[in-house]
Amino acid sequence: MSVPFQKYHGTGNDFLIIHADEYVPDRSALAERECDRAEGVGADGILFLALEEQFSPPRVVMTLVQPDGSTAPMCGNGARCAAEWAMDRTGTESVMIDTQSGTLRADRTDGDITIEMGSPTFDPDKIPVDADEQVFETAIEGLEVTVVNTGVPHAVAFVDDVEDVDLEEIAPPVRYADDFPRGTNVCVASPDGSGGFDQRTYERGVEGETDSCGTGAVAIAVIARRLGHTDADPVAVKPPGGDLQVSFNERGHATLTGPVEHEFDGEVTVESPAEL
Ligand SMILES: N[C@@H](CCC[C@H](N)C(=O)O)C(=O)O
Repeated sequence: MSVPFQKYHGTGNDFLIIHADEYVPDRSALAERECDRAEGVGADGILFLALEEQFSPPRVVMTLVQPDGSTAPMCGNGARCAAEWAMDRTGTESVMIDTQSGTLRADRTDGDITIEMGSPTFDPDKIPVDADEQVFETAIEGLEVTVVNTGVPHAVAFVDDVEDVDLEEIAPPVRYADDFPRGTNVCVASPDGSGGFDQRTYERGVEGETDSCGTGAVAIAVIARRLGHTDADPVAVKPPGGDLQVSFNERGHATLTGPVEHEFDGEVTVESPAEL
């Protein structure tokens, strides 16, 4: 049997979206198969979304299953795609997204989706990173990184030019370092000359570089401000797949803004109950 999906991307970070009501007995197996860009549809993850239209604004319960079958507690671009998907179905311009790392409000303004990203934390226990104090500009596996949790963990290194970095070479040792009991995403960032940053990210769960990472963009912006690399607000962050803006409100909460595209729809095969 098959279930319908919709394919969305946020600045190149792409997802199959499947309604949580659909019968999918093994979500991890489906993600491992269909996220594969050679053998499946190809994506950075599957978003399983439950839509609760009785609330105002409507609510969406979001679960991201990644290409390696793991689930991630938060995904900035995934949440922006989930918001657009829900807005398309409900005719609203605002929704609430329930994630494992908190409930976030999303709004559509001038065609872009802005999502609240909560309060980034440098607390080692909450990242988690095996350290007695906050990790700023510290060598881990030969890379000087600052470590933050923006819904998921990120180790961020500032470099002269992200294009000169061999990310597939330098990121995996940090991603799997013993310092990170649950692993980490790894970002490199370089100044763009006008207060913003170019971004590249190696993602946990994808186990490779993605065209964009929203929690990574927020990590770069919040660390850049803390280290005095910029005082811009919003901070422009440019991953390979498009342009993102990170802002901060008076409570230190970050917001992430950028475009979302609905690419196409299709169907994927799942086991029927009789086959189980
Ligand atoms: N691409 C996402 C982050 C998804 C989660 C990450 N791979 C992890 O396992 O921590 C984003 O846009 O934030």
